[in-house]
Amino acid sequence: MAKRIYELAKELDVSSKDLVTAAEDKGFDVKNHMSTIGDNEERQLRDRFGKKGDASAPKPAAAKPATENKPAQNNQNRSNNNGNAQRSNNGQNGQNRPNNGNSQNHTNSNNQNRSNNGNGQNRNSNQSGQSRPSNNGAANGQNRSNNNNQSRPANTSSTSSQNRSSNSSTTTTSTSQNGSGRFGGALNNNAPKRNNNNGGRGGYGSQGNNGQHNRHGKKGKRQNQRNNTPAKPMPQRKEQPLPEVLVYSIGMNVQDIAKLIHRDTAEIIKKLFMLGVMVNQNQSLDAETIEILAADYGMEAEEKIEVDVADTDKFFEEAQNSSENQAPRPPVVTIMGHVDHGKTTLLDYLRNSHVTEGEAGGITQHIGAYQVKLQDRVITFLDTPGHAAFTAMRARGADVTDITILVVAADDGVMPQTIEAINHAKAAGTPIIVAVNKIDKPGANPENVMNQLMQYELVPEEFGGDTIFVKISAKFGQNVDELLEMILLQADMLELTANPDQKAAGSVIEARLDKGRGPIATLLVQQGTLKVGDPIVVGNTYGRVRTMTNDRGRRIKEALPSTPVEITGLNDVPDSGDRFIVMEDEKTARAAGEERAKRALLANRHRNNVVSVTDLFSQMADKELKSVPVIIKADVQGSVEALAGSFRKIDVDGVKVDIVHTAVGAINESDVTLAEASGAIIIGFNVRPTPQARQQADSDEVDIRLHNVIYNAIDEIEAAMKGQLEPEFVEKIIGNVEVRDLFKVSKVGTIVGGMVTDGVVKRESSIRLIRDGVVIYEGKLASLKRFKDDVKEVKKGYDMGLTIENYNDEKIGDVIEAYEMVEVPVK
Ligand SMILES: Nc1nc2c(ncn2[C@@H]2O[C@H](COP(=O)(O)OP(=O)(O)OP(=O)(O)O)[C@@H](O)[C@H]2O)c(=O)[nH]1
Repeated sequence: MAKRIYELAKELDVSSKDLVTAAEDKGFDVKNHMSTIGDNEERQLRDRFGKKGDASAPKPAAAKPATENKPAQNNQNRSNNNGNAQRSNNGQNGQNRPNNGNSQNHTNSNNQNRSNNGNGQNRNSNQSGQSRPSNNGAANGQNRSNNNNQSRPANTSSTSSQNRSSNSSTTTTSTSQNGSGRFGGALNNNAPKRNNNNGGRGGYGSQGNNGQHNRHGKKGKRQNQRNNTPAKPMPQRKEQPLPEVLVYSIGMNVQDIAKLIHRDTAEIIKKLFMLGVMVNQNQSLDAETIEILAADYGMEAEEKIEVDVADTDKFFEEAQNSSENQAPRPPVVTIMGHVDHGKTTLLDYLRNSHVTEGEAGGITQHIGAYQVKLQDRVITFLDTPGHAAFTAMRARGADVTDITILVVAADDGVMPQTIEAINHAKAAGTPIIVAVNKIDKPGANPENVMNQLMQYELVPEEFGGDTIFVKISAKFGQNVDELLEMILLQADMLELTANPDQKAAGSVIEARLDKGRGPIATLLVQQGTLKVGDPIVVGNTYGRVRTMTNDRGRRIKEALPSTPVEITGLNDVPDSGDRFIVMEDEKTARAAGEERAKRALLANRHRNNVVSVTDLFSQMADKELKSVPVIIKADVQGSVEALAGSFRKIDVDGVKVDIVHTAVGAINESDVTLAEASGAIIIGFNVRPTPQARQQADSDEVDIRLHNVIYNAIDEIEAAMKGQLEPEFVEKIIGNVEVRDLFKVSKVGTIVGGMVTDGVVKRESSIRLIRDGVVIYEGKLASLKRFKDDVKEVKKGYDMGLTIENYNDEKIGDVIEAYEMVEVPVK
């Protein structure tokens, strides 16, 4: 049967390391103490270490639980100790023999101490020849555990002197005993420490007793020696039984394990060493090592499953995947499409025409999402049109959209952002419903739109496909009801359900900081019911839902699945796309939120510092990079994210965008200060600078760019980046010369006589000398002449003379190629 190296090492009483080396010497395929070897290999190794044994025989002691094994060893050690002690004692003092038994010794010591403590006459008893042996026993044995105040000065002082002498005179014996028994070591370590302490504490007693002790001379010493030895098993009393199961977590160190199993760290380190693992007490251990150690002690090992409260993603997934009490929920819809194709007009029309009954005329709040009603059914629209915002949300893990409405203007057809929107929706795996808009317009051609979209696998039902197309006029509301019906039909096919009876989970649509109300977040409930008072973790922040407002500005107490609500009560502003979950209590929510914030900070630092192998070269190139520092300020978090995401994606070789700061709200003086310090451009999206900020920007010459169309902002940054680029140069061949004559002139070198066969040769040209199609030399011209005159250039068809800088080896028939480096504008 295959056996692991460490098991055999244990049987053979050699270190795993030695065994691995021996196995390697023999050419066995072993890597470490965990490697397995076959019977034959085992036999060879046994031979090598001089211990024969049947390789297939059942495992000896190594496999036995340590709890059984260890006491046996201890007993052995103890009796060895005693045996040794006996020998030495016998040599020194025959009368001490009866004290060799452990139990006897303990009893004696305890009794003796009790009587000593009781009468406080240690000194006297020391003086008396009768009590000395037992008193010495007390000094070695129970003194340590009893520590009775009364008896301390006397006992400790005697212990001190006794042990000092015993240490000096019996070190060899103890050491040799310790070699085979760990208790001896422990005792010896302990004893001098205590003595030192006691000696320090009880100066008065010390003196007195030392005096006495000296008076008693060698005999007392010997007795002390003798009595020291049997007391060695003392720490055994400390040793608690090993737990049956070692419940560990990965990364525990020896100290942690020592505490769990009530053993000395030194003992564990030694054991690991014997198993071929060299560690110190603070080093983290992996699961394998901990399991081997546990097996060696005869314990079972079980990894502790830690519940990470900060892992809200896990809770979120669990909540999302719940299959209990499923009830239908409204679909969540995002509208996408090219600029000016009518997204906002459609959203506005829906917002004003299909409001929840009884709430018509209510003031519509801009909270980033709202619900419309058709007959008795509800549809949730995300009020952040555009695929950039949609993808920014998705990038943050928020897959909130069930259905995408692709708006295409019938008078304009498929445009670049239409295609991008299709790709974004496809990447998210959401079904697309096409709204062919502006059909009221005279030039409208819906059929053209349908034909164009077929190239992108959006085939209308009437052409045998499965994409729903609805021809609408968002401006006049034509066929908008039909569009809503189609959305509901699609929703039915998707069988959208959620469990309203569980704790809520969902995503952040938008978030901002309100001066008076603090952080405000629009949340979309995706699972469960969110209630006022719920303890909540939102992204890397937390809180308790203080107030909840719906899209009509009404205060509500509960929000069912697919409902967007604006909440207050968070301790910080989360990011759009962050997930939220409701926790058991506020304390847990706080712990999770704080831990998440801490981890995010660390991850951020790590991201800024880390260099992976794959991007090492680009990181090196980065050092040469120029960058365009940008500060983004926008009206809502969604726009900030969308702009930042788009800026980062701008791909202009050699130059990158450095987003220095982003925030929601007006451009203020601190933004201008930061821009000045970092040389940044401020991009304001749907926001304006405060008068003070504008003034400061003027005096500090800080560039503020204001936009309300996202693509314009991107174009502008792109242009800035191109302006930063170093011009690119490419080689342009301008002409060729055929070498026809050679004149060697001593002071000048070789003068080439030839003819320009095509293009032009210029005095400043770079040249290549080509012989039989092979480049022989590259350099510059030293002179260019026509007849006797120096000229700037010679055109095709003309004879000329030239010399090449630092080159004289031209041959007739060579071709001289003239070229220039030409600047290419950055695309
Ligand atoms: N005739 C007509 N005009 C429309 C229709 N829908 C939108 N428009 C007009 O088209 C223009 C652009 O509409 P928006 O709703 O702002 O377009 P958008 O897609 O939201 O544009 P961005 O927000 O810039 O991406 C506006 O002048 C609208 O009035 C429609 O169905 N018919």
